Amino acid sequence: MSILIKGATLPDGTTTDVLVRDGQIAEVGVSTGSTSSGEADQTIDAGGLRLLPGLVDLHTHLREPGREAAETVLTGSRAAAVGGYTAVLAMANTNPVTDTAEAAERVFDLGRAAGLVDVQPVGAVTKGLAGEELAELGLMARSRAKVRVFSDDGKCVHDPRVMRRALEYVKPFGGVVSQHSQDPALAGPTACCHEGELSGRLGLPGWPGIAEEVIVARDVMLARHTGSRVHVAHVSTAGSVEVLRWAKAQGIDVTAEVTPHHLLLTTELLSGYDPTFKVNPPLRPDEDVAALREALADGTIDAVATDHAPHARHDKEHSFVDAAFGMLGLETALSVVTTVMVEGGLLDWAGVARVMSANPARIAGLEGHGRPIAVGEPANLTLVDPAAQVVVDRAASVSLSRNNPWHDRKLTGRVIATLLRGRPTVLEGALL
Ligand SMILES: NC(=O)N[C@@H](CC(=O)O)C(=O)O
Ligand SMILES: [Zn+2]
Ligand SMILES: [Zn+2]
Repeated sequence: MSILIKGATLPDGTTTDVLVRDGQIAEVGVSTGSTSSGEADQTIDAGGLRLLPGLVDLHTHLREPGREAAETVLTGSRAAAVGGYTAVLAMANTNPVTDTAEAAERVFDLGRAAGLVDVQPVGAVTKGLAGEELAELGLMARSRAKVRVFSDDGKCVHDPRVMRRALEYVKPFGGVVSQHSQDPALAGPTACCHEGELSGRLGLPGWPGIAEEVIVARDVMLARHTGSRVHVAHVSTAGSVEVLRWAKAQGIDVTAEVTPHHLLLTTELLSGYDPTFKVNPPLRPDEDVAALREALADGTIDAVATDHAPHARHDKEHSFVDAAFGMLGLETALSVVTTVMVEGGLLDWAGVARVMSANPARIAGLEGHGRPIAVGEPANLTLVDPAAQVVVDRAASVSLSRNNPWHDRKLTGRVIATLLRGRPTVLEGALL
């Protein structure tokens, strides 16, 4: 099977034809109207569109097993494909937790059966996410699922001794610990929004940026001490950015991600007490948002990761204090990044390819993803209309959940097509 992508603009700005055959990129720069186009089984007119390497999400919650009313591997894979993703890292906080080789292989197999994106399981750092005993890190790494990213996400690996051991353990096989940085003692058990002037006014228990920053600071020192690799999940404060900038300048092996929502949404949205905007870490004030954008632009933050966190109505439709933390993100991430970073003049398209594909693939050690658009590479590709204006409609989502903070928002940029190893999963913006 062959597809000719005609007249696409690559991340570097070159406009060319790209011929995809048997799952690979067969030709780049095929001259328009050449015989190759006649030979292709299918042609996609990509005039005015950007062709990117398939997007890679370092942080997705797929909810299967355990909370299939919120999302399954199949429905989450659909949302990922629509969002332009060809690979997603599935977080371990399912029920049961992904803390064994068997559990990791099960998620991996469900992903392959769905066949829309490569679902790469994240392994838990500790058994049952309890923060005490290390999970079967080595067995998960050696399993068919080849787990490389480990995280207790949803919970912080709080005990420094456990964190140190985990870092030492994953080092020999090139693993990485993705940390949900939140000191439980500083955040407090009831905190549900950013601690600041607004939390006081709304009467909501807040949690301060420092609860994140002390863990980021501790972990970069543990990374230095162990010579191992730490990844900071969903960075949300200017203080964390400062620590990361310092750590990178020292040559410490640390990487970091920011979510689309922390790049655009702020605390002000909580004034209506709508639990759709309740998320962990919480939405922060303008100053933090500005620091996160700048850090993503200058490389202090390596990647955009969605933290797609679907929740069923019975978990989300409660009073603000009682509702579950988390919001959808897979289907809208590219549009948010286009709006904030490209329209905002902070990143060009080569930059978008870097933070949404190349860097996340490298951090996760994923082969065949995040590669340059070049002959011989696997044809994991995303075609984007950079000028499309979209109004997000939560009813149109292919996710099982409706906790969509982008509902009714006008954004720029839209995914037109996604190809997984040369096979379209999305065409003309719709799932195949
Ligand atoms: N982000 C969230 O608010 N919630 C996540 C957990 C997490 O990422 O910490 C979830 O699993 O629902
Ligand atoms: Zn988290
Ligand atoms: Zn998460």
